[in-house]
Amino acid sequence: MPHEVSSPPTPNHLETVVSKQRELSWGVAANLVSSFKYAWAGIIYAFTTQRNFRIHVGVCILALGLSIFLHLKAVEIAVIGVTSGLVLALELLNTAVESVVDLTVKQTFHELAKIAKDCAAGAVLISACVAMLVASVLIFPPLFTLICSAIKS
Ligand SMILES: Nc1ncnc2c1ncn2[C@@H]1O[C@H](COP(=O)(O)OP(=O)(O)OP(=O)(O)O)[C@@H](O)[C@H]1O
Repeated sequence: MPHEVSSPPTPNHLETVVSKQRELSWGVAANLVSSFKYAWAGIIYAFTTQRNFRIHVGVCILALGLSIFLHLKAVEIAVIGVTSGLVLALELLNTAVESVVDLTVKQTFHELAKIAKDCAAGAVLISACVAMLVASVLIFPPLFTLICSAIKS
C-alpha cells in the first residue's frame, strides 16, 4: 500500500510556521540575563537528575585539574577543555532529546523514540571515548613519569 506523502511547504508557509513557533512557546527569555538563568537551570536539572552527567563533570574537572597540575602546554589544556566541553554539551542535548521524546510518546514504545534516544546516547558515547583517548595521550605520559620519579626518590 503506497504511503501518503504531504507536499513540501512553500517559502511563505515556512515563514508563517517559523514566526508562529515563538508564539507557541509558553515563555520567551526577555533578555540576556534571563537566557543565562534558563540555561543554568538546564545545567542544574541535568546535574541533579542525570548520574552520567555528574560522572562526566567529575572526570572533566579531574582531567583539567591534572593537566594544569602537570604543567601541560596551553594548547594541550585547550584540547582537553574542548573535548571535555563537547562531552558535557552532548550529555545536555541527550537529556533534552530524552525529555522531548518522553513528552511526545510518554510511556508507549515507539521504534522512532528508540532510534532518537539510542542515537543521542551514541553521540555521548563517541564524544566520551574521544575525550578519554585525548586525555590518555596528553595526560598519562607525564603522569606516569611523575609517579615513576616519585617512587625512585
Ligand atoms: N518510548 C520509548 N520507545 C522505545 N524505546 C525506548 C523508549 N524509551 C526508552 N527507550 C529505550 O530505552 C533506552 C533507555 O531510555 P532512557 O529514557 O532511560 O534513557 P537512558 O539511556 O537512561 O539515558 P541516559 O542513560 O543517557 O540517562 C533508550 O536508549 C531506548 O533504547
